[in-house]
Amino acid sequence: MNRYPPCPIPSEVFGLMPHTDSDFLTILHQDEVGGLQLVKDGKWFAVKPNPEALIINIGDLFQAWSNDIYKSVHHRVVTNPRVERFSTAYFFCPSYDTVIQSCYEPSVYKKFSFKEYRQQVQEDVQKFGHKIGLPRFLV
Ligand SMILES: O=C(O)CCC(=O)C(=O)O
Ligand SMILES: [Fe+2]
Repeated sequence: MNRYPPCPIPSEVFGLMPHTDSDFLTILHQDEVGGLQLVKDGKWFAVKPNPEALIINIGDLFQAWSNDIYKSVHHRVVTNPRVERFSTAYFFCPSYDTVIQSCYEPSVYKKFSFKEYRQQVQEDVQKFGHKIGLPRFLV
């Protein structure tokens, strides 16, 4: 569960920085406050909050597995100046030794295990301060 406390300077502070999820699929529930945004055609759009609905996000592994047919969506959370917000995310991941490989040719990405992917993400975050993600595994 994610808790986003009210923030007096919402234009300067993100609840969650722009990112893609390093999993296969994410099932997300947000409360009625709102704040989740995603990129479409290079622009940020707010996802209308609906506590009755679940949001399904495609993750990096789904993108690699589908050979870029499906895209891992860039998303972020903006803060609210007055109201606290909660969301719940379930990250659907394979086991660490699962090899991610597309059945399409030519393949956009080298095959990699989920463990290798997570280790690379962690290493890049430590080295560069941010995730590089799938571009690391381009053929
Ligand atoms: O709080 C949200 O709506 C998004 C959470 C999220 O993107 C994440 O936990 O990866
Ligand atoms: Fe996320």
